[in-house]
Amino acid sequence: MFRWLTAGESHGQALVALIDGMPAGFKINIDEINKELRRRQGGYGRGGRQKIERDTAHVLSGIRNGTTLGSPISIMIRNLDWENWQNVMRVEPGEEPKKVTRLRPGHADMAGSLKYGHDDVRNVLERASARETAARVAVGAIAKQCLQEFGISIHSLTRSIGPIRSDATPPYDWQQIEESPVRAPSHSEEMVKAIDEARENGDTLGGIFEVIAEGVPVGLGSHTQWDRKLDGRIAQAFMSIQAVKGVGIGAAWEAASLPGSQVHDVIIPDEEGNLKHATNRAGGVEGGISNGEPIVVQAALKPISTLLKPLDSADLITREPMKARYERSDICVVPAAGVVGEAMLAIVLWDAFLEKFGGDSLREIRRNYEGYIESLKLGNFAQS
Ligand SMILES: Cc1cc2nc3c(=O)[nH]c(=O)nc-3n(C[C@H](O)[C@H](O)[C@H](O)COP(=O)(O)O)c2cc1C
Ligand SMILES: C=C(O[C@@H]1CC(C(=O)O)=C[C@@H](OP(=O)(O)O)[C@H]1O)C(=O)O
Repeated sequence: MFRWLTAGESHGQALVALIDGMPAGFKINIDEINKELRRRQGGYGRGGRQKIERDTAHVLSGIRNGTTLGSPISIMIRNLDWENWQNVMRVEPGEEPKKVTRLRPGHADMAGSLKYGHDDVRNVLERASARETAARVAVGAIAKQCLQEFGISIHSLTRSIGPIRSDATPPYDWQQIEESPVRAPSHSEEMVKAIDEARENGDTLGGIFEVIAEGVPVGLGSHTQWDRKLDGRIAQAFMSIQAVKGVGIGAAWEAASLPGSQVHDVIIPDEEGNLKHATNRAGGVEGGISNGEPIVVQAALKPISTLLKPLDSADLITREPMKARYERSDICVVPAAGVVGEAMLAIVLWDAFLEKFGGDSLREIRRNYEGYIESLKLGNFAQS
């Protein structure tokens, strides 16, 4: 069984990820993990924190000589900002911390403090912070490298920022997207302008990012039980990303207003008798099972809740009305969230891949995978 967890506060010493159930024999390139971590730190619209951090993966266990051992992998990413926050974060027994009590609407401040009985909002905001997504990206970078062994690649793009939308269609120029300040296939300049305007107005922006997995074989996930459905697992993973409020697979919302004849992807066998679809409005999943087409996921991100021009709010303890607290914040994180989305899709697909082809080593998994792919072919299929 593949499983993983993260730990760490935003201004604590470090973030940690623990991965269990990784088979042996996979080559893991740490530079590639660090490349993914740097991508997550980027994108136009990020705040001052990213000038301080230089996210780097320190692998503490489970990888030896660049290869997975089959034992648990643990990874640490230091928070360089810890140096500046030690006085706030390190509270000795008997000492009274400087408490945060002014609530920010849209963040976890109010609900988390009331739920856990904290009279200091910091005890909630530190863990609610999307700083945690750095640890997810480290896990995702490992999953990505494993999937690559089987020809599966994952990319993301920015579909919209505020009201500015890119309607670009595949094939995408991934290098151009990486070079765009907002990781968009078109309308970059307008998006940058929208972010600048939001910043000048003391405001923030959300948007939509899209994640695409190519090379996924037919058969990951299952139609047989609610928690085995691949689309359900993807939706949960994406919804768990801080500030994501909607997830769609394939044509999703557009499909809801169209007749079936204009939505479903007709099946056409290719010259070798492989079953393909003429279009991919299903986004690569039918019946909770990958159908062999690219998996396409869109996620809607609400605007960042910490505003330079704060919203009306209240004090947690006195209940006095007052403006929300502002220290520093991102303005727009759609491009960065896309990188987190890539990690989450990689993790879900790797989990489902191991479920289908699982073994204790790369060799064993490769044998299972190749045998299955061969069995699907015209002439081989349905023969006992
Ligand atoms: C990459 C990334 C960076 C974020 N940066 C900020 C930020 O600087 N300030 C902020 O208030 N929220 C930020 N958020 C969003 C909050 O973490 C999120 O809104 C909060 O945890 C409440 O959770 P919810 O929006 O999912 O309900 C960020 C989210 C992501 C994905
Ligand atoms: C630190 C990161 O994102 C943080 C996510 C975040 C939040 O509330 O989610 C609040 C901000 O924290 P700070 O107040 O320290 O600037 C962001 O910078 C990161 O992505 O690495």
